[in-house]
Amino acid sequence: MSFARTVDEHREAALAAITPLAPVELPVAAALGRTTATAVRARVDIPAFDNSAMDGYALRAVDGDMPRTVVADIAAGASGGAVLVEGEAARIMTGAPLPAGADAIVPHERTAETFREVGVGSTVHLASVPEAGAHVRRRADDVAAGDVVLEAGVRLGPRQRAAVAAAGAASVLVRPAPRVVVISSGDELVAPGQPIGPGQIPESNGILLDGAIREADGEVLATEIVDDTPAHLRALLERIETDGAADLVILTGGASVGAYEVVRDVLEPTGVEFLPVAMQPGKPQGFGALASGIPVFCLPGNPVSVAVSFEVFVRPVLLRLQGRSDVTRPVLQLPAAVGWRTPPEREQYMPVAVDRSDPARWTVRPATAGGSGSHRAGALAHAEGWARVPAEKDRVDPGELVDVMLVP
Ligand SMILES: Nc1nc2c(c(=O)[nH]1)N[C@H]1C(S)=C(S)[C@@H](COP(=O)(O)OP(=O)(O)OC[C@H]3O[C@@H](n4cnc5c(N)ncnc54)[C@H](O)[C@@H]3O)O[C@H]1N2
Ligand code: MOO
Repeated sequence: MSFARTVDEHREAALAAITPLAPVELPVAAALGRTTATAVRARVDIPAFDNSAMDGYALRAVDGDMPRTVVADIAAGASGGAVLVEGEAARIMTGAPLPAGADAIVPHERTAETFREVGVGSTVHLASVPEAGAHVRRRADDVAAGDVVLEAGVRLGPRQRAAVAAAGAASVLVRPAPRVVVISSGDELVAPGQPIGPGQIPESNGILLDGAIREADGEVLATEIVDDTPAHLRALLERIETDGAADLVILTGGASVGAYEVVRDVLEPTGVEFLPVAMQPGKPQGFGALASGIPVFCLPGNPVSVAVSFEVFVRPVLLRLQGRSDVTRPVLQLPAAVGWRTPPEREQYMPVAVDRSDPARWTVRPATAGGSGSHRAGALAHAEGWARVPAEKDRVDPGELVDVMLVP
C-alpha cells in the first residue's frame, strides 16, 4: 500500500492554505478564549504604587525597636498624604499606600497591642527590630507600564485575561472564534435519540465535532446530516456558500473508495484533494476549498478516525485561524503499561487511558481491548489521550516510552 502523505505533511499542507481571521477589538470581559492579535502592553504599573503586604504598621526601619506613636490610619483605597518622621508609625492595611518616610511594615502580630483597638495617638511596642523593605510591595515590581503582559498569538484563558485586566486594559485586539459548519454524510445516519430502523445507526460524528470545535474555541454554526444523494449535498453546500458566514466546513463520511462516496463524488471534481495519509485510523482524507474559498475538510466516516483527524489536522487549522502561535498539543513520553501491535507503514494513533496511581510514573494502556479499531465509538468514552507510534514500528513493548498527547 502506498500513501500520499505522512500526518505531518498533510497537516502542513492544510496549515499552508490557512490565513488567520481579521482581528477585532473586544472588551476584556468578552475576550475569554480569544487569541491576542498583537502583544498586549500594560497601561499601568503592577503594583500601581508602593503599598503594604500586611495588616500592621508602616514605619522607618532606621528608628529600630523604639515604641512608635501612631499618627495616621491608612486603609486600602486611601490616597495617602501622611509623612512619617522619627518615632512615628501609621496603622496600615494590606494593599494601602505606603506613607512618605516609611520604608518597612511590621505585621501587627509582631506588636504588643490589639490591632483593632489602636488609633491615631496610640503607642505601639514592637517585638523585634524591623528590617528596611520588609513587607513592602514596590511600585512596578511585577509589571511596569509599557511592558508586554501577553504576547501575540496567545489564548486569553482565565489567568491571561485577568493579567490583562490588572494591567489596565479596557479592551484587547483579538482574532474572533472561527465559525464552523459540520456535515455528517450517510444514508444510515439518524439524529441522536431518534428511532433507529434496520441498517441505521445514531449519528455521533457531528456531536463529537461539535464538542471538539468548542474545546478549540471555535463556534459551531450548524451540524447537518445529509444522505448519500449528491444533489442533496450540493444543495447544502450552495446554501452554506450563499450564506457566507462559515470560516470552515467539516464533512465526515463518504471519503473513501466505496461505490457510494457522496462527499468525494461531489467535491473531488471541484478540486478538493482526496488522498491516503499514512495513519491508522484516519487514512482517507480530503482537504481543499469550496468555490467561494471556504476551507473544507473531508474526514473519513469512522468515529475514531474522526476523533484522530480532528486532533491532528482540524484542530491545528482552527487554532491557526485564530492566529495561535502554538497549534499542536504538547507531546509527553509515558511508559506503556502493556504491549500492543501496530499496523505496518502507518503512524498509529492509539486511544489510551492513563494510570495515574503513581504520580511520579504515569503509564498508558489502550483505552479498550479493541485497540485502535476505527469503528469503536464507545471506546472513545475511555480515551484520555492518543499514543502516537511511528510508522516504522510494528509493536510497542511493555515499559517502552511512547509519545502521548493528552486531551481534555
Ligand atoms: N476497499 C476499501 N474499503 C475501505 C478502505 C479502503 O482503503 N479500501 N478504507 C477504510 C477506511 S481506513 C476507512 S476510515 C473508511 C472510511 O470510509 P468513508 O469515509 O467512506 O466513511 P463511510 O463509509 O461513510 O463510514 C464509515 C463508517 O463510519 C460510520 N459513520 C459514518 N458517519 C458516521 C456518523 N456521523 N456517526 C457515526 N458513525 C458514522 C459508518 O456507518 C461506517 O460504519 O473506509 C474503509 N473502507
Ligand atoms: O483509516 Mo480507517 O480510519 O483506519 O478506519
